[in-house]
Amino acid sequence: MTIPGRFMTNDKGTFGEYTASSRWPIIIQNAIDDLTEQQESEKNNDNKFKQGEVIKNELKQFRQEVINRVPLRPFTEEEIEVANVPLSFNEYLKEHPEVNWGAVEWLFSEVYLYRRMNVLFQRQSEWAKFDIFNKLKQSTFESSFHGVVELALRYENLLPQLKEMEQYSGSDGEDILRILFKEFIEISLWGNATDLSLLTNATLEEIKSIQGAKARAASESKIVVNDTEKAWEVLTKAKAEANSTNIRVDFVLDNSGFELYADLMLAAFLLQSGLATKCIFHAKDIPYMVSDVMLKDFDLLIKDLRDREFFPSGEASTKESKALDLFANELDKFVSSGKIEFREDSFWTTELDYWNLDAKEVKYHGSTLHEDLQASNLVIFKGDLNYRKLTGDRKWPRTTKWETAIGPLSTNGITSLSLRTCKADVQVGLPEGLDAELSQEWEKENPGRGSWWCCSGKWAVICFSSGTPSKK
Ligand SMILES: O=P(O)(O)OC[C@@]1(O)O[C@H](CO)[C@@H](O)[C@@H]1O
Ligand SMILES: [Mg+2]
Ligand SMILES: [Mn+2]
Repeated sequence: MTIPGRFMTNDKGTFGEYTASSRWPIIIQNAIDDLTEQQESEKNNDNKFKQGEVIKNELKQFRQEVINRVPLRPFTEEEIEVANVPLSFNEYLKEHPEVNWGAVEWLFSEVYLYRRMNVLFQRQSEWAKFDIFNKLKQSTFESSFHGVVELALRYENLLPQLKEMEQYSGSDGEDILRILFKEFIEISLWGNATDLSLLTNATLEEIKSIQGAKARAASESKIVVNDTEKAWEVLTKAKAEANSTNIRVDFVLDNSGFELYADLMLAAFLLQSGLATKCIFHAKDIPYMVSDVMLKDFDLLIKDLRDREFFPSGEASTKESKALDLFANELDKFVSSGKIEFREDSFWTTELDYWNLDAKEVKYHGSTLHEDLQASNLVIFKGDLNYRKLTGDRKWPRTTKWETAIGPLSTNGITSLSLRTCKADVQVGLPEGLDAELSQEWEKENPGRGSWWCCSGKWAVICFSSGTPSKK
């Protein structure tokens, strides 16, 4: 099959065109507003205030460039030097000198946009390490208080149940573990705690019950490709193999706040149930895509869990406060014992798609990461942007097979699982007829936008690759 081109910002009627023309100016304006607010809160620092004014004017100018659809310019030597900008961006622009904001690959231009914004802050000594999206990340996490407490209580309730599991005869215990695995996968997938049986103090029997199954069927109905079972088999097989001392699960992260919290819950469940012995989290090295996780966001999350102002769970003695403290302590223990590890790498914030997670990419850490991820039993890629990079954000027919769309990743030794809420035009792996069916459904409420059902965040896909050539 010929490899199709990537989605462009001038593809008429696409979500990418809409994002470039209307959402990016808003994102930059929000950054200007948050910068102004930050300046107000530090008015006494005159030097910082002045530097903030410089950044603000440059952001306003940059926003105008995007609106006016000027050509995308290469980074200057000074910018590359000061902000440690990977040379991949300028190499791309050398090969595509004609691109402007109104006619450029969506993936490149979106990643380039966040890099351009970051350079403006890195060039000012008082703002070099400032995360312009921090306020938004924190306020969003703060507003998810009830879901955070619900999951903490559920986790506390689950611990003795996992211990009790040992007494269940083989298959019975495994059945319950499999159900819990699927529920934690779904909580991580959706980045919220909608799953019913986990929200009540369900006993293991109730989870196994028909009612629990009905609740799960409802939440699973929006997952249009579901390879969870294949990931379950990989981990239970590793767990069963007596000599498998290490079972490593990697998370290529998406958003901070509740999504990261849900990812940590999934990791804690895997570690407590023996389905993993080590979880490695891959974070971004600069502020990126507004809400994506940086190393400091993990530290902030643990601090927030213990902060009674941030999460008003009452006195330390309330069951809610105790559950939040318990999970924060669990995370500290996992980190100090090396069971959870956090890393960052500049590869994740280059424009390179994940076909570059391969031995052939030797300039921007693609091959180093590829080498390291060989040692993982399962690499979980979270979210929509990671899915776009796995599939190259290309205009594949929507029935294209997963292993075709992810190119070298389907055979170069990385066992992967993409947990994606659908929020962009690229969509593959669908059975014949499903795209037409969902487009028709979406069209009813969104005339002329039927195909945007896969940009709405209302549906999701869970896609597995063994990373080895499929047996013919
Ligand atoms: O990776 P996430 O956080 O799931 O979603 C990120 C994202 O979907 O947001 C934009 C559309 O709203 C896209 O440009 C980008 O792919
Ligand atoms: Mg996401
Ligand atoms: Mn994201």
